[in-house]
Amino acid sequence: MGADVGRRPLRKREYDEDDVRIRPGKGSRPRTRIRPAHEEAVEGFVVTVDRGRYTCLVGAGEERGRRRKDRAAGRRVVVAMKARELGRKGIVVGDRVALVGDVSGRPDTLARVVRVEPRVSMLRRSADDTDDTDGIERPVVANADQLVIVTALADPPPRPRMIDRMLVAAFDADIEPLLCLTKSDLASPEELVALYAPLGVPYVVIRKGGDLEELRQRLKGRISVLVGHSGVGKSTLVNALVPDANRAVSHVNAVTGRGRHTSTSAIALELPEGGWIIDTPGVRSFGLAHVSVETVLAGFPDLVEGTVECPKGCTHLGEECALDAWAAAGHADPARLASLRRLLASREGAPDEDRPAAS
Ligand SMILES: Nc1nc2c(ncn2[C@@H]2O[C@H](COP(=O)(O)OP(=O)(O)OP(=O)(O)O)[C@@H](O)[C@H]2O)c(=O)[nH]1
Ligand SMILES: [Zn+2]
Repeated sequence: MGADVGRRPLRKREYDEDDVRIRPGKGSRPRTRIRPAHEEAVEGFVVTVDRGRYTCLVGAGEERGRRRKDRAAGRRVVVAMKARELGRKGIVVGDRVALVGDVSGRPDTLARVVRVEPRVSMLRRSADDTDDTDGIERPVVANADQLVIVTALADPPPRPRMIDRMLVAAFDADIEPLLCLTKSDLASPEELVALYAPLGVPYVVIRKGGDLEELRQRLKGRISVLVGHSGVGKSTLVNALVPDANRAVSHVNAVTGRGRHTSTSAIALELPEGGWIIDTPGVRSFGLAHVSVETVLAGFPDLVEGTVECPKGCTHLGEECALDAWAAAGHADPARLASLRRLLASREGAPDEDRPAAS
């Protein structure tokens, strides 16, 4: 009876510090003028960010009990700016925000973002990125729970170093990776799958016009970020997953005044079966300068014990590393050690310094 109450899972919002702060205790001073407005705030999901304008979907997934038609009626795209009280706090695609002001979504209206809800994850890029030229926004994404690394099996050939870097980025952001191997009509996935088997990374193999059921199942109800370099078939895939993707993108661009589909900002697209995919055009890499040896090593709990004999500050890449002896003594799988080293090494050098794998 009473136990049921305790078993109710705590919702994230109950941990929200902002909420605690605005709830006045007994005898506290009256609320400031902005508080009532905050209480009337509606929730929005940030779909794209462009030049200080945040395009948000409002009314998504609201009031499950209502009929589908009524639910759809409340859904609208609202463009907002950041309220001054948020200061320098960044707002990125995937954020859940509280909106006040004109939230009607009518043309030429502008709402205000007054709060950013706590994030469950954050995909970051650091200063060693080389591809944020041409005024391209740095697309960091909040709340993603899956990083879909889209790689063609041929034409263009796979670039394992880039895949490794994406895996490290996923690791660092605490986002589950998924290898999405495209163009299976052109080459076999065998070699690439074998390379990633020791890491236990899940994968799907697809081709244009082929069956997407397994991928759809993995995307359903989740927020997945799609990354991959030019030509791997990412647009083809997005269009297959979201039947009206082009329309959705041009609608968002029309609302933000960007006009045509410019393909530079990250954009979240809703999947028909629930969940979101976030396309990141122009993102070919993530800067990894901020990712420590420890962060990468944490993904290899089976190897951690072997590092106790390592010299202080060991990079685990040089001759002084104790992991070789540890693996040689049969304590660890050499393939796992090789994978760890590949990921550690992938952080070095320029992000785009990659050589296509021989195929
Ligand atoms: N053979 C084959 N070709 C494919 C497949 N998927 C996509 N393509 C082709 O590969 C080319 C690139 O596909 P896109 O979907 O434009 O690739 P993208 O990753 O979006 O590339 P950008 O638009 O440059 O970012 C196009 O000519 C597609 O028709 C596939 O499964 N097999
Ligand atoms: Zn070491």
